[in-house]
Amino acid sequence: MENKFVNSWQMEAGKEKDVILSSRIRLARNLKKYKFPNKSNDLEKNKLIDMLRSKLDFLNDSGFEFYLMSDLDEVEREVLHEEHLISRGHTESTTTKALFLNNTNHLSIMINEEDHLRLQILKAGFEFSKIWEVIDQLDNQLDKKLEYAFSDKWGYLTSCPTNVGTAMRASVMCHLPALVLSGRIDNILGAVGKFGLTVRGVAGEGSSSEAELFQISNQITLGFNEKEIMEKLESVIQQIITEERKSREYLLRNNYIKLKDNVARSFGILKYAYQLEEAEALKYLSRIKFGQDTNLIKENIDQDLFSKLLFKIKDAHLKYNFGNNLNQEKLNIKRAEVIRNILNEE
Ligand SMILES: Nc1ncnc2c1ncn2[C@@H]1O[C@H](COP(=O)(O)OP(=O)(O)OP(=O)(O)O)[C@@H](O)[C@H]1O
Repeated sequence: MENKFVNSWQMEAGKEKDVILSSRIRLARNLKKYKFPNKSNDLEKNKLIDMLRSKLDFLNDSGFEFYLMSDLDEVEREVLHEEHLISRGHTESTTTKALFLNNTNHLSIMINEEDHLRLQILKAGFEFSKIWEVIDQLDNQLDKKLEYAFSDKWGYLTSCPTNVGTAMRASVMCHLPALVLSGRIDNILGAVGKFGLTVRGVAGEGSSSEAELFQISNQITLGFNEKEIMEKLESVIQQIITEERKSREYLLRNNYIKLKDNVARSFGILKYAYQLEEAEALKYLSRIKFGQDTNLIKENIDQDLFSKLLFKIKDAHLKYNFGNNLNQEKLNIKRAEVIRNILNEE
């Protein structure tokens, strides 16, 4: 069954993809004359949705589909979340939330999340300038149709004061297995705060890391413009890429057999296991990606295996593809089967 919510953005090519899985920019926008979502009631929120749906109908001609979150079933909402196209919060209290989604350009606009509008764009690899152009253009189109809450002194006004100013979060999802294995990760990531950046888990604020993936984004939104914030982020990320690659070389020189053993065992487990929990599968897939990026794996495995399976083996994707009624045990069995089938095809 084709899943219209499966975007596949992570499978595309992108710069520095051995370390930077993806780049994201999101802009928070609110409207003058409407109470902010943390102050408005359900009726007011729904009126805002109706107004936006009609004022922004031109989006339908540029590849966007409109969805009321309450019209989607739980699995569809979870799939969107697993694809990083909507936040966890947007899967909940769905009667007051809506979404514009453009699968081709990997753009989404969440309505009534923390702010009236949250525009976001995703792209595989390390690619801020490209995605900034696209989201900036979308923002300008919306600005022409709507009256944004904007102060000459403070910039864009947002529900949470930490976003006031540019109201932009630019982030990368980094794959840092060598920094984890060499024990340098806490030092390196601990230092990013000094540059006005923050480290988050895979599913955003409050989540933990999985598959040795870490999200790094700007903490500061005030006092700098968008380009300056992205330049700062890019220069720190460039250094993290260099450190990760140095650690890879160091580990290969000094711990070759141990690493090869670790990667080969991960491959063996994924190739032959009959039951896999999500976290376990992601951990081994991460090691296979590491093995491929460092040429430790000689087997002929699809170079994009990690990107291809990263979302596909998650619970909601499995339920969407193989049946809503799968319980946890059956999900674990299905997950192992999906991976086994791919690895044994090679
Ligand atoms: N570079 C990235 N690649 C893929 N997904 C990302 C990336 N950065 C963030 N995400 C996803 O975006 C979602 C929201 O992340 P997060 O909570 O950090 O930001 P936010 O909601 O925009 O910010 P705020 O805390 O200011 O409301 C999460 O699901 C997270 O996984």
